[in-house]
Amino acid sequence: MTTPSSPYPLLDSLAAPQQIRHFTPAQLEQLAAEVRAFLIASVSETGGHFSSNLGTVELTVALFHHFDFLQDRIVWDVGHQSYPHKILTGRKDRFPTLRMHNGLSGFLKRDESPYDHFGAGHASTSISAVLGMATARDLQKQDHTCIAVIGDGSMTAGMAFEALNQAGYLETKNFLVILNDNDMSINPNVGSLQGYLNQIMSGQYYHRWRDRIEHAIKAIPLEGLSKGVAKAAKWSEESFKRLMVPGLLFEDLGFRYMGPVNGHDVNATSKALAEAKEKMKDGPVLLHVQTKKGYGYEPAVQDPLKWHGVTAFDAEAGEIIKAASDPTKPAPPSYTSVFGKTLVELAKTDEKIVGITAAMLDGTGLNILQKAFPERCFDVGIAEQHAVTFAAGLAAQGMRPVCAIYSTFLQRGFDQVAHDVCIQDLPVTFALDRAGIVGADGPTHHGLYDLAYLRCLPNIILMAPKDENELRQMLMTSIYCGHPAALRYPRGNGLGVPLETPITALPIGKGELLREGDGLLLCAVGAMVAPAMALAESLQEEGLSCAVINARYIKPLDDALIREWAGRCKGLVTLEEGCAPGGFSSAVAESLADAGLLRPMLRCAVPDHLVHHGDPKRLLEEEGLGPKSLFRRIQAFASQI
Ligand SMILES: Cc1ncc(C[n+]2csc(CCOP(=O)(O)OP(=O)(O)O)c2C)c(N)n1
Ligand SMILES: CC(=O)[C@@H](O)[C@H](O)COP(=O)(O)O
Ligand SMILES: [Mg+2]
Repeated sequence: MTTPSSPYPLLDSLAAPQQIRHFTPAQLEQLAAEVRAFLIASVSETGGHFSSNLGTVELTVALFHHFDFLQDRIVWDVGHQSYPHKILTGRKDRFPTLRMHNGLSGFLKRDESPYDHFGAGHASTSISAVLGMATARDLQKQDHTCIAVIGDGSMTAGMAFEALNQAGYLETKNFLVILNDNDMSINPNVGSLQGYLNQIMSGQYYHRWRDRIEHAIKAIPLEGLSKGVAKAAKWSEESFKRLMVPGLLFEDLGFRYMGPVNGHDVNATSKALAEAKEKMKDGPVLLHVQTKKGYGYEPAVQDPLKWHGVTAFDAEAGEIIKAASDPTKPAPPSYTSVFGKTLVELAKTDEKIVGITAAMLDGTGLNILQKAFPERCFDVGIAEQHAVTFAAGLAAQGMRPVCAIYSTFLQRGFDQVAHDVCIQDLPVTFALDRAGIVGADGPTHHGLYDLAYLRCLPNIILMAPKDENELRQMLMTSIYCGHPAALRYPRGNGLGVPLETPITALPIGKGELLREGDGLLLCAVGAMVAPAMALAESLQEEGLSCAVINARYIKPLDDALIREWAGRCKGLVTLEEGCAPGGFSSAVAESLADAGLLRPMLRCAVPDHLVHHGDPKRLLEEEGLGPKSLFRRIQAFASQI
């Protein structure tokens, strides 16, 4: 419905995205301007991914001008730049709920809209998924178009090239890959591919001549020429092509390369899509679109890293609104920053220590190492698998690599952890940030599975610190234990405990008894240790005496300590911020079962189901892991045994 006072008259009058197919060039421009204005106003209220979305406004509008995505298929890689797609597909009014409990997801979701053909959150899956869709289409004799939109950062992953490799070979028709090149990942993009793309960007002059020269070369009659002259002519054809044709890398992989096109000129982009539509009738096309992260909002253009993902902000002033804090009590440091600073501290006295990140330099805190020791800090791009095996190679030659990867993203490198690191017992440290429930990013990003998927591997030492001081000790322990080791810690701030210097290593496989008691044993790990101590205090007030163990190690588990105190108590409660199947509680149950000491047991962990997006505290309560629900559950358990 059009409201006369609406700042978005055209957008508000849109009953269905199919109407955009009939828009005039002026209307396309107006629609893009309104989508951008809405995006800024709305994300400034809710927070969310921001700079990437400002970069895809015109591209999205142009795509809807040419395609009907109820028939045609589109996958936005990662999905963090898909807000314009959501706005144009009937979800504008739900934006005030973005990334909130029961609200709109920050990524694409198949159950959120018929326009979301494939869910994501992790990078570099789009080309594979869309190639699968195009192949299904061909096998089912359908004729719609299949499109993957992938950023230059996401294009650095091996998986993207695995898909290009197959698509070029299959010569899949009506299959379009749009490379959305803004010369940025979250941090500046890295690697020789980015250098190559930049060369293409600067080669526009040659590109104008491309078709003419190609045509002229093709006109050279090779038939009547002697063998030597024909060979020379062929050679010069190739050389000319290499000189003149941008995107030859993609052409050599079997794609028709088109571009680069200015992705902020909606009508130029629309024209390029019209051409691509024709060309993809003969085989796969890659359209290279040049965009700017943050386009249309100057503070984000100036600092796209800061504005990649934001909390609410003052749109006028260009200032991100900070959460209110108590000026007399400074906020504790984040686990991430304690990790980054500790690594530098250790690296100062040991030049064999190196850090590796897969495109999450600031997110993991490795930016601190990069500033201090740039030659010992490696950003390998969105390439977790490679990061792990690269670390294994370093370790095999006597270095002490620390792979800093979010818990959820290490899933991508599972075989490399198993095959390249653990089976060879190589001393690689995995620093797994964002372990547990992360909040607004939702199911693709919660770090819930690491304990289960790492615990089964041979040789690995697996630990979780109860606070930021223990993180320092565990980092040192990992680096010098001589085996593969992983420590996992949560998103956000530590507890504000004092940081001991010098850092000391911990004895391997030893937990600590924090409190004695004979009613229940609360056996906790990582972020659940502090809540377990608080619970023991409250339960004591109710007359229930609880012993508390900080397990520290998930592997090797401190069997002796746990068995002893389980035996002294009437029942046992395990507490972890991870999935119940196969996690810490399974390790404890196995240990007790192996010794024939199984006790009545309450496993407080995330049950075997999806945890959606929203406020982490509320999600924890819903999963039975918040203080209120834990108190109730443990009381009920105690009353039954
Ligand atoms: C497997 C995986 N690793 C890391 C990330 C974190 N991540 C999300 S977006 C992003 C940058 C993507 O860059 P690009 O594809 O160029 O998109 P842009 O942000 O520039 O729009 C990264 C590293 C992820 N989502 N998935
Ligand atoms: C889309 C993506 O994967 C990242 O942008 C992620 O949202 C970052 O999460 P943090 O805010 O926890 O670093
Ligand atoms: Mg990019």
